[in-house]
This record gives sequence, structure tokens and C-alpha cells, in this order.
Amino acid sequence: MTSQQPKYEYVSSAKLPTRLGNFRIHGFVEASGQEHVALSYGDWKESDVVPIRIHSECLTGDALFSTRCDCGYQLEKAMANMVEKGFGVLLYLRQEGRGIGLLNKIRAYNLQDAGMDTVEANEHLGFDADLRSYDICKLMLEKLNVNKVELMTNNPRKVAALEKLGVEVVARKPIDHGITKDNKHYIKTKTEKLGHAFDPHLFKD
Ligand SMILES: Nc1nc2c(ncn2[C@@H]2O[C@H](COP(=O)(O)OP(=O)(O)OP(=O)(O)O)[C@@H](O)[C@H]2O)c(=O)[nH]1
Ligand SMILES: [Zn+2]
Repeated sequence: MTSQQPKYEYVSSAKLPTRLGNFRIHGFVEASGQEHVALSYGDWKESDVVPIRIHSECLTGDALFSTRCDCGYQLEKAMANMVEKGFGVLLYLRQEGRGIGLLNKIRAYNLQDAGMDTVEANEHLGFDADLRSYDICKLMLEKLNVNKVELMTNNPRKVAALEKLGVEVVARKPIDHGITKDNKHYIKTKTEKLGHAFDPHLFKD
């Protein structure tokens, strides 16, 4: 019998002191070689409901202070919430640009500068609006001993994906932090075309 290569693997963990608090970082890798990380803060029991955020990589928002999207603000707010609560988990998935990659996201931004919205730009480039997979979250949460979660998101696809993987989503916590004049239109499109649960008054002109 041939042994099948696992689709995802845990690699290693280490301390990660940050400006927000002292986290731990845990590395995971897909069979394709794609790397992902999880951050954990504090301790919990197997039976606890753990506050988590599943965050997709956004180099421009997360690391370069871009206000074109809400990613950087949400990342910081989610980590701050974990520190305030005393425990929590961030699953940081390296699927930049909703899965199309960094340079294609820049191509999509170029089309948006010329008037398309975020979904039209993806489609113009030959991609679906959202190409992300959340399958690796199951292994990440198992490794971190998390069974029940309170998920910080406005994205119903993330709730559905976790439930499909057998993770109990006890509650969804809205995270509508970081709506700016530069990203109002993007947030409106996410709400109207991708089903995000933002209150419409947040992006009204
Ligand atoms: N293709 C494309 N991707 C974008 C654009 N703006 C932001 N992104 C990507 O969208 C993703 C946003 O991911 P998340 O922060 O997980 O957020 P979300 O799916 O909007 O859901 P929330 O949990 O509610 O924040 C990141 O991968 C960004 O790089 C855009 O205009 N086009
Ligand atoms: Zn972003």
C-alpha cells in the first residue's frame, strides 16, 4: 500500500511578541508548498468557545498601511480583541487578493482605478470573484485544540466554510472597523455582490 502525502502539515511554533501583546506563531504548509500561519494568544480548554479571525493575506493593507481596503484595520482590531479577551486565535491564510495573487490584485486595482468594481475587475481578468479555500483551517484549529469558535467576520462564506468542515461556529462577531472614504465603494460592493453583512449606513455617501 502506498502512503498518501498529507494535504496539509504542521511545521513548528515559536514565541511572537507584537506591539499588541505576546502571541505565539504556528507554521503550516500545504502539499503544494504554500505556507500559512496561525497566531495564538493566551490559553483555553478544549470545551471553551475561542474568539478567532480567519484573515486572508493582503500585503497592501496588512503591511503597507493601504486604505483602499479594510484589511489592515480588521487585522489589528481582531488581534487587539484577543488581547482584551485574554485569549484567541488568528488564522492568517496566504491567499492574497481573494486567491488571485498579489500581482493580479494590482492588475485588478488598475482596472478599478479606471472605473470597474472589485468583482467586475476580477471577472475581466478571467477569475471568479472569490477563489479562496478554507480547508486548512480544520487542521490549524485541531492543532491548537480549538473546537468551538466565535468568528470575527462579516463574510458569510467563512461561517459556511467552517461549518462544512465540522467546526462549531457558536457566534459571528461583526468586524466593521476601518471603513474610510477610500474604501467605501469597495465595502459597498462586498455587501451588494459578495454578501458581506455590513450595515448599509456605514458606507452611505
Ligand atoms: N481580487 C481582489 N482582492 C482584494 C481586493 N481588495 C482586497 N482584496 C483581498 O481580499 C481579501 C480580504 O480578505 P479578508 O480580510 O479575509 O476579508 P473578507 O473576505 O472581506 O471578510 P471579513 O472577514 O469580513 O473581513 C484579501 O486577500 C485582500 O488581498 C480587490 O479589490 N480585489
Ligand atoms: Zn486588503
